[in-house]
Amino acid sequence: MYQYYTTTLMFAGNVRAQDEPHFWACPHLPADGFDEYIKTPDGGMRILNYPQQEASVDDQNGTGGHTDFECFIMIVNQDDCGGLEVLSESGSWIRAKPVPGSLVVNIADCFMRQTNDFFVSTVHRVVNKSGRERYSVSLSLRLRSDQEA
Ligand SMILES: O=C(O)CCC(=O)C(=O)O
Ligand SMILES: [Fe+2]
Repeated sequence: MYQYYTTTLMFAGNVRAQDEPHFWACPHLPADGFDEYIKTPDGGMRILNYPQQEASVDDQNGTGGHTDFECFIMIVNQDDCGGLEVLSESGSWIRAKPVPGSLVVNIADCFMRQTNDFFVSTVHRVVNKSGRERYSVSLSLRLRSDQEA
């Protein structure tokens, strides 16, 4: 598990200007503008279990609508249950269907602040409608705690 965490964290930290120019590039920031902030990648990993949901969607959400706090969150692994939903600008929930071998990268609040709202943190939730237990692993990449945003 530790190796899995370390590998994923290094991968998250390496999503930098030279690797993913479109992801990091903001018109008002230099291409290497984030290097100092993620020089020593820091992150937390959660292994999440969503029990089989018996009640209605409104009565029992797996995880209610929220934004994440950190830089960005990678849903490293979600099983084939589905359930992750993202709130659209018009206020409807869009399903983020699990695609085998893919990652979901979710913009979080610190990254929104750091890019002066160029990237917007996404409201998302999990509603487990699969009739089974759901598992996911999420990793949050944080900005260095000794750097001011
Ligand atoms: O379980 C998921 O797919 C989402 C997890 C999540 O939103 C989080 O860890 O903040
Ligand atoms: Fe989240």
